[in-house]
Amino acid sequence: MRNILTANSPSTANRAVVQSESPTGFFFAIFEPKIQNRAMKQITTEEEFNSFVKSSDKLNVVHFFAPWAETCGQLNTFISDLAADLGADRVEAAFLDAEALPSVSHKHNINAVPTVILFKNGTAVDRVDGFKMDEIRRKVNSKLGSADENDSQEMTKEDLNARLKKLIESHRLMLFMKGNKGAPKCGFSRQMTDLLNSVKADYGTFDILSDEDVRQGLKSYSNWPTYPQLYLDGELLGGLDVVREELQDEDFVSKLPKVA
Ligand SMILES: N[C@@H](CCC(=O)N[C@@H](CS)C(=O)NCC(=O)O)C(=O)O
Repeated sequence: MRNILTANSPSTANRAVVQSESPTGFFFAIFEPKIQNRAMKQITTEEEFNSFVKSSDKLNVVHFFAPWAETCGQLNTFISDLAADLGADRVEAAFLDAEALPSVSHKHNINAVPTVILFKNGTAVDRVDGFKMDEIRRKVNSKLGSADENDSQEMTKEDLNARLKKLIESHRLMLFMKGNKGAPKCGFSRQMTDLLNSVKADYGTFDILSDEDVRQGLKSYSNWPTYPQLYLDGELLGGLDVVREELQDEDFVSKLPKVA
């Protein structure tokens, strides 16, 4: 049973997750075992958690995840890459199933996944609630004292644009929407998924309500002020009105990737 709500739900860009559909119609994700071979440890008990955060004077990054939340798979890959880049002598990263360890989650006020907490010598020194890669990078760097404010602001803009591009290109057909396929959270987004489903289009989604950086950043990146936004092969097609019109054209429909 889900006790913790998630901010959902980007893509399978890095193939860190496998997407499935639950009997209730929600989309959830299952971690591929290979993610555990990266620079990240999986914590499964409270004792492991206590020992991990107290183990050294390194910065300990703990990702509270849920196996059914697609965002968490992508974030695990990001954190593991970040930790590997910064070096095992400075940063150790781990992930734990927030619902499987309620006492730890309760103690650290985990109300949603993903949440990332930074520990030093057993003390929580900072945290990031939600799927916010740029903020995690900034806070980790700041706790390591490895970036000044200007560098980190400069990096953030570049990082955001790189991230938006990566998200847009994560699926041939990619929809930025409010909510996700199983639970659209706005009428326009619902109509868009209904239209795409009606032509059996195969598409990925990203919930812009889960990430304010993406929500605002993509508007200027693509010069399009509203959601939903649909992209084909990395190019913006448009919003609901444009796509509804385009779907009248059989040629256009035939070019869309389709579910098997
Ligand atoms: N007619 C538009 C409707 C989309 C729309 O107006 N979306 C609004 C409300 S969901 C929006 O995204 N506003 C900006 C925001 O919420 O950030 C379309 O074709 O997509």
